[in-house]
Amino acid sequence: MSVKKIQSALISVYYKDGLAPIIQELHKNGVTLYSTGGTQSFIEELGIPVIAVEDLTGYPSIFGGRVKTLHPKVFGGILHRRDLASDVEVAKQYDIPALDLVMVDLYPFEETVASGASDEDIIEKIDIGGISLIRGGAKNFNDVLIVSSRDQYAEVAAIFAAHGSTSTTLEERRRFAGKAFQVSSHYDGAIQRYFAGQTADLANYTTLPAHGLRYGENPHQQGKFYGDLAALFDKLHGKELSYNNLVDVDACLSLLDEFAETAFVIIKHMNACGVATGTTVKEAYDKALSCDPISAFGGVLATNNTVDKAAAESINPLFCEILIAPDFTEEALEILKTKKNRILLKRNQVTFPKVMFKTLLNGVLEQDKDLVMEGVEDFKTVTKRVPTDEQKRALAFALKICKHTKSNTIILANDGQLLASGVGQTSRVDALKQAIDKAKEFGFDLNGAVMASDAFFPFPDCVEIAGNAGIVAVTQPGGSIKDQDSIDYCDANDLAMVMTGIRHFKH
Ligand SMILES: NC(=O)c1ncn([C@@H]2O[C@H](COP(=O)(O)O)[C@@H](O)[C@H]2O)c1NC=O
Repeated sequence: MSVKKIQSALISVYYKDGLAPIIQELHKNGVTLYSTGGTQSFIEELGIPVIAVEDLTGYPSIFGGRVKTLHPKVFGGILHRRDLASDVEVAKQYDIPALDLVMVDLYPFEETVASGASDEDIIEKIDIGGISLIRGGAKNFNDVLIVSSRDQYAEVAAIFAAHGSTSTTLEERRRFAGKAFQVSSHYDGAIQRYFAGQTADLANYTTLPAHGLRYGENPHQQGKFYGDLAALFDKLHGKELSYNNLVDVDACLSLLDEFAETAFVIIKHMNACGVATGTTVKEAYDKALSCDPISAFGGVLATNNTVDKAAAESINPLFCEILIAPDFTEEALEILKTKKNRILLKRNQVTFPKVMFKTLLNGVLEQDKDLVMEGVEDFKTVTKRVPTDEQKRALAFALKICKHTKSNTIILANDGQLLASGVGQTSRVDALKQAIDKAKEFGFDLNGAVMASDAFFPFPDCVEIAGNAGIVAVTQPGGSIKDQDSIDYCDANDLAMVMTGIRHFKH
């Protein structure tokens, strides 16, 4: 274990907080300090001697600070190999001092973008010298300790304390080099996304903020989320979001976002077990809950309107994991916060990526998200009976839920309320039978209700079973070579059917 004592350091940090103790420690250990403008003033104010980097390079900071450390005397000091005689000779020839520690805190690029600053200001916050110092220090970890963010000060202080001096081992320097390249790749990733006009780079997802989760889908699996949860939600109450919570939150918001009118969605294990629209959040919630109050237990809930006192009083008796809304009144929060663990999230408007990824086999699948949502105007009536306007609205409502439910799926609904669904079944007939059984179980009369199917009917069996249960109108994409058999059954039994031409599989 080769322990190296730091003799000299270059300090150039944007934010100066937390810097003083480490500077004092370096000074106490006789380390020669070099520094840039603002950092130099900070160190001088501590009463500690410091050499201006200008005095080392013989150049002032020029072009508004665009060039201040970019000089062979600085980079030679960092990069020359102390164990290579020819490098040491060249350093001596050009009077280049060895720099054993490089401490940098980069210009806050992401923060500047997030603040809504002008393009000009954002471009000026692309750190050039700092990122080069980081890469230089990291490359020569054999001789140099690179501290690439102010988040790392505490760890450095602990290492110095363990050694009893400002010394490091090769393993420690190598570890910090790894962190440095993580910092630089994250930084460059943010710049790349800014130029691409993207908020997130999913293909390089490890450059996104990482959230450690208690565990993955099960306690014996580790889990992490890469993404900006802080931008998406203000957490008003409750415990930390888990892996399964995040999966259900995504399912919940994806479905909710199909609705422009006041809507309420209840999700269990990625599928909707309650969906309704209403003139108030309370009305939408009450209707959504009545769909399947048993499944709603422990569910993830979301609405697209402010949760007020009346809605909160209705929701409060239900044990639910999460409630998401664009806002909550004070009275509503008072009621809802009485359950200690219930997570209350105030949702901010954030644009979601338009692509999705899935790892499988020895690779990754990428596809566009299913962003097509056909409405009444896209319906092509294929039966003699034309659905009424109310039935058309009910069919459009059912299709929204169908699109976000695991295949094979059948959705039974009326205009503004999910009545029952069959989810994730290996046959569409099974999905329909499941839906009919559930509707009966929760006391819904299916006479006059409508049915949506995620994919075409290969046989007329589904329309026959649905018609016998009281369903009066059906939507499906069409496209089976036996479409006509289903149409004939509908015509013979006075059912209406519309085709959309769009399939919504969800595996
Ligand atoms: N231009 C350069 O040569 C340069 N060298 C270091 N910096 C950055 O300047 C900042 C510190 O500046 P100051 O010490 O003047 O407050 C740090 O964020 C550091 O990453 C530079 N700035 C931008 O590239």
